[in-house]
Amino acid sequence: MLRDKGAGATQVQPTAPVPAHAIRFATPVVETPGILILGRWVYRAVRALVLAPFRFPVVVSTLVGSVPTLYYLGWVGLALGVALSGAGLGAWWWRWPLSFRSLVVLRALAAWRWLWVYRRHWQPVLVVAGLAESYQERQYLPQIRKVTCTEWADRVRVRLVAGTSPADVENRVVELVHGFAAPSCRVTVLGPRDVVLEFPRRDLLAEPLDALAVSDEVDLCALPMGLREDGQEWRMRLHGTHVLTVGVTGAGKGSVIWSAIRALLPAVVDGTARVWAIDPKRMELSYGRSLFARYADSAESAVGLLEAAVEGMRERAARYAGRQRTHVATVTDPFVVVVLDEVAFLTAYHPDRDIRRRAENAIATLTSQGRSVGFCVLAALQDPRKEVMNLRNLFPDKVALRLDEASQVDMVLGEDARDRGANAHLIDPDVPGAAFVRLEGSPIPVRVRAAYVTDDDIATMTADYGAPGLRSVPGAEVT
Ligand SMILES: Nc1ncnc2c1ncn2[C@@H]1O[C@H](COP(=O)(O)OP(=O)(O)OP(=O)(O)O)[C@@H](O)[C@H]1O
Repeated sequence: MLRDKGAGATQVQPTAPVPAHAIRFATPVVETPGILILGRWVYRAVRALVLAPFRFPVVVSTLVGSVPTLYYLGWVGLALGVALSGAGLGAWWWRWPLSFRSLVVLRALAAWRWLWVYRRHWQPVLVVAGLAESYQERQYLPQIRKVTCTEWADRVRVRLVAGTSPADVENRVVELVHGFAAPSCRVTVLGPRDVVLEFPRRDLLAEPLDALAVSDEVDLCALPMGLREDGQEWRMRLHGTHVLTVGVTGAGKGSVIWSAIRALLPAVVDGTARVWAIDPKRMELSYGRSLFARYADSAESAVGLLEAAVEGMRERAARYAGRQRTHVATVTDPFVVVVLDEVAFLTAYHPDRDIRRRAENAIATLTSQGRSVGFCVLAALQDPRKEVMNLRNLFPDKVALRLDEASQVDMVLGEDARDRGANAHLIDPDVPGAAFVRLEGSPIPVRVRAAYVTDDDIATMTADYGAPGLRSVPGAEVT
């Protein structure tokens, strides 16, 4: 079956000797007649010629146009034709740069990358990576079907060898990343034996991002947080959801929390949003204390704050019952974000059992009932294991910063996240703030990097938007 071209495998010559056996049963060697080999070469050449105009339309049409030009008009005519074509391409680029980029530049780049990177290195990289399959002493490789380029990545569509599964490729992404000198690799399954390997050409997230400018227009469903790996802005929803940010110490949880608070500031000042902060470490949030309507840094006050949020949520739910099904942020009913740094301090590490129980109850109630009445919990956590945080499934949205172990990726982002390329455990420690998230409406995790809000930025934020602004808002209380 594997000899059949339709099986989708490229056959390669064995490169290593077969290990010795005591008794070896070998299939008899039958010499192929020369005429058959010749026939096959001719067939391949004819097929390549017939398919060439479809596979390389620009190259073929250029060649086909050049030959009669050279024949009838000579070298001067050909040079004139080349100059005119160049001018036409220049005019296209000048007048319609976007279509020129997608139809000419990216296609030419894809052809070059196919030839120079993937076609050239495919066999050695895949064999060494362990993706070559052996059958009857022959090796078979997954086959490149097509290479396309987007602005930021190469997408290599691959037909797998019959009998293998996408998981075999997913387990070798590290080898592929190094083999093709790419910053990362994501595997997307399109269908049976049909997968796409996405290799970014350069890492747009390698450099730290300065804190983003504060926009007067606050969209609570799309707060600007940083950059996505495809170069677009990373926006995060807070209204109507709860967000759990998980990462080892130093992974950059603070930058996610502060980027969200920063994006909310105009709404905080006009009174349509409030931030209630719980800061058990007294290091992360205390610096911007005057931005918060409520602040707690001890276990007792933190639980009190959470229970007050539950109370506020219930009061709102009782008022809305039978009258209103969704929350609209107003000065009388502001959107409340409960920022909870190191949530495990309250739910797992605190020695007082009663504190742990009360905190867990309050967080569970807020996360299960709060979103439709305008309460959101934005929590940070270092260790996502169930023993530490058994409420993580109550957070619909999660941000996976650098994690300790591969198994934690699926705990945070959901079952198939690692299979889909969310290698949060492989995030470089020198790139804090980098994370994987699932964007709304897409099952594929996306790599992002949060903007870094420095201490100076926080000082400026408190000076510009701090307590005086809050005090002008009815009901704001700085404790
Ligand atoms: N988005 C970012 N871009 C660049 N550097 C960052 C970013 N986020 C954090 N850093 C750097 O990493 C350091 C650690 O970040 P941060 O304190 O936010 O980590 P953390 O996950 O909150 O750690 P911990 O749990 O120990 O508080 C910061 O002092 C800063 O130098």
